[in-house]
Amino acid sequence: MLSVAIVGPGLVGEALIKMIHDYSQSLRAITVPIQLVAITNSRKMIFGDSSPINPNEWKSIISSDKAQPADIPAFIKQLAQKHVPGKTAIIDCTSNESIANNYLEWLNLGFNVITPNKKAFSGSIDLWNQLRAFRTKQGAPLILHEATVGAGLPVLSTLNNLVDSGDKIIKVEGILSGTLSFLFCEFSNGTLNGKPFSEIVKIAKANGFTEPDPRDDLSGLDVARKATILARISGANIELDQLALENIVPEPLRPTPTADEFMSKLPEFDDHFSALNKAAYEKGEVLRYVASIDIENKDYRVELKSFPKSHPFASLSPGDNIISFKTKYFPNPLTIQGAGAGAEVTSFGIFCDILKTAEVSK
Ligand SMILES: NC(=O)C1=CN([C@@H]2O[C@H](COP(=O)(O)OP(=O)(O)OC[C@H]3O[C@@H](n4cnc5c(N)ncnc54)[C@H](OP(=O)(O)O)[C@@H]3O)[C@@H](O)[C@H]2O)C=CC1
Ligand SMILES: N[C@@H](CC=O)C(=O)O
Ligand code: NA
Repeated sequence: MLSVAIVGPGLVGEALIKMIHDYSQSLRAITVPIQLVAITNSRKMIFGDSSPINPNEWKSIISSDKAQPADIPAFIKQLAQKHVPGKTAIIDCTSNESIANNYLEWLNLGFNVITPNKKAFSGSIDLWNQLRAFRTKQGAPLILHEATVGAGLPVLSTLNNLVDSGDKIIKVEGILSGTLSFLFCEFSNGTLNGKPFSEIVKIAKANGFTEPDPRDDLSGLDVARKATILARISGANIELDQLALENIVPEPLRPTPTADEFMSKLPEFDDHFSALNKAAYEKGEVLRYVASIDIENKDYRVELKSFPKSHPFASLSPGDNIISFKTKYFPNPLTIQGAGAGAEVTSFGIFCDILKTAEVSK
């Protein structure tokens, strides 16, 4: 039985709770059982007592007087008192850096750690190396983060398999942001008659594609974080700031203090984005925000480029990611494509990591 504790039952975390519930009704759950034992958001935390938390009731419990004030050290302490760490997975569904800074401590206590949060893996190379070392320690807990790149698409498991099998990664490239894929596929879909850019950003947010703060998407930082993770797994020990990053947020909008103010000022820049779109259109091309991780030539960049309509990036469906690995084994690149953001596909990626952990800790 794997016990699961969720930190951050937001958009993705809530979809994950539903998935755990759906799984508990399946036949597979009889041989590989998973139970939900604790949840904390930034305000309150709850624990299952003698029985697991009923995934249909967590919202009413967390807003009842059964909930305790949220406190991460106390959350971990109670978890360790009630459950065997090696048979427990802590799932960080926040985008919070200070939560991510706890992973080493949690792993050292013996807990498995699973997360879609990119902050730790794109943080300092020193932290990356310490976290990565758990992969090769005999009997160590697992640290899995498939959903940090390409949401539920099997991107990291594929790349890890290539690296583990002795393949040599030459170049990784693709469209790594669901939000920017949605924006530019909708916006530059071969016509000039689409919605204004700011309207499409609002729809991407409503679809659950954006980061909690959409400025992280539009600045290119979220893509740069994913590219850093891909580069590091591919063998390049780079820091985030070693990537050339093109920030597409117009200069005057950058100092905007809050995400809400940013969203309300964005329509003032619709003409700026229309002009970029028109310039590409007049060349018979479309805009796409792409990552290129050239391991062989040590060149790492994330940028807005235009592509002819015959290019595979041009025919992508809005919101999809596409990632190709050019390697010694795959000189004709191995390519993965599909939905790259959204609560369900992301929680699917997390759930696959939970299942792997449940199999190992059986
Ligand atoms: N949306 C997508 O398609 C994808 C998202 N991701 C990643 O998934 C993660 C979650 O995103 P999303 O669900 O949209 O985020 P949300 O903002 O919807 O949810 C964040 C959750 O984290 C909680 N939280 C924040 N700070 C703390 C804290 N200090 N202690 C405990 N809980 C805290 C929030 O609680 P409260 O309500 O109390 O503030 C909330 O429950 C992010 O890291 C994102 O990058 C990855 C791949 C795809
Ligand atoms: N905001 C991100 C969500 C997944 O990481 C994206 O748009 O790709
Ligand atoms: Na993935």
